[in-house]
Amino acid sequence: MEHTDFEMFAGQKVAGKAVPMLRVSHVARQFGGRQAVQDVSLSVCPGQVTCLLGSSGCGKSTTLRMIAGIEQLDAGSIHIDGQLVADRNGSLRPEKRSVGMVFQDLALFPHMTVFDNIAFGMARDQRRTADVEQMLDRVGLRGYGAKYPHQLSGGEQQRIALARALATGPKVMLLDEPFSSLDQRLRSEMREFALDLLREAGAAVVLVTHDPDEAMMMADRIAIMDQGRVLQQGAPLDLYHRPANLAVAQFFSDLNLLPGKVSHGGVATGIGAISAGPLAEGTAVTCAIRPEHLRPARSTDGAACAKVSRIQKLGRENLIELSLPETSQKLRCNIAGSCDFKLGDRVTLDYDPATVMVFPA
Ligand SMILES: Nc1ncnc2c1ncn2[C@@H]1O[C@H](COP(=O)(O)OP(=O)(O)OP(=O)(O)O)[C@@H](O)[C@H]1O
Repeated sequence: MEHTDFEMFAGQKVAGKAVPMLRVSHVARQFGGRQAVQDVSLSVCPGQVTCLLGSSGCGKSTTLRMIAGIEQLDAGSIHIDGQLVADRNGSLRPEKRSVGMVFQDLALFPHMTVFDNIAFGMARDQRRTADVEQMLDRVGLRGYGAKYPHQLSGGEQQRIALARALATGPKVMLLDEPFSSLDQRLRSEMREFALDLLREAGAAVVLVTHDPDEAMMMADRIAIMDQGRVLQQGAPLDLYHRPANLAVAQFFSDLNLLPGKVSHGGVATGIGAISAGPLAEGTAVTCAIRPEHLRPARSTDGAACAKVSRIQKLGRENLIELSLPETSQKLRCNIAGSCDFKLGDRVTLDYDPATVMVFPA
């Protein structure tokens, strides 16, 4: 494909409002007649992190590659800092977009020293020792310049990859599953480290992940993708508490699902009547409640509604499985801290009605 430079469009500043550094509008991409990305739109402000969250093959990396300039667009447009950098007619070269990238395999050059790896992305006339040293300082690896990548731990290589991507002062940073090869402890340490570094750098960040915990921890906004489309996007807690549909709700945790039908404004379920909100009379629905929102208590007066059928004590939390007598349906509860339930205990169930989500079936 032919690469063309687009003319600059002045980014309009709106008084008192953050202006997006990255604007992705209705982009689409297909491969061999199969739509990999359809009608995806995102806006990311400087210093903000947006996570593309979704299962394998849903189009996250393709979206990221289109922003990077290494994948063509079939439709839509991408603007960085007010400048049109790609649409279906052309695409500005990756190195001219002010974009930094960190991928899962990090792609450090094994035959180059740490110093040269960091300096590689910088324009020749900007390759000053002091600037590279400063980047090493920023990622906590002062004095590592003469080492080679194979002499570094996984976490140190990760820091160098971040330093290399940030060395050119990019307006947009793209990260594709950058922490997935690290063990769990190092992963959470690196997430915090990267978040502080990226916020300090002030770039607009797009992070691809299939890990909901990572998205919840790192994102200012999450866009949940499925089959090439964005199902819903918003602040992490909004998506968690107010998912638009069952598919979005299921991304964040296991759910206890209770089928029913709206009758007199409510739904009769094995755990009691649940308000149907605005759903019409007769609508078939699925009521969903997260395991951490169910609160079982040992029944003292025989008014039990469930029986403890399995207990797994994991230290920090306990997974309790309950069996509903009438339907034999199983429900899962997560209980933090200590827990003195025994198998066969008869329990009552309490929950905040606001935590029950009701979706048309
Ligand atoms: N260059 C390509 N040629 C053909 N098909 C492709 C190409 N790149 C991606 N695809 C297909 O497009 C779809 C989306 O792929 P993509 O890599 O964007 O998904 P993803 O959500 O990032 O997945 P993962 O989490 O596994 O990396 C998949 O079905 C994939 O097989």
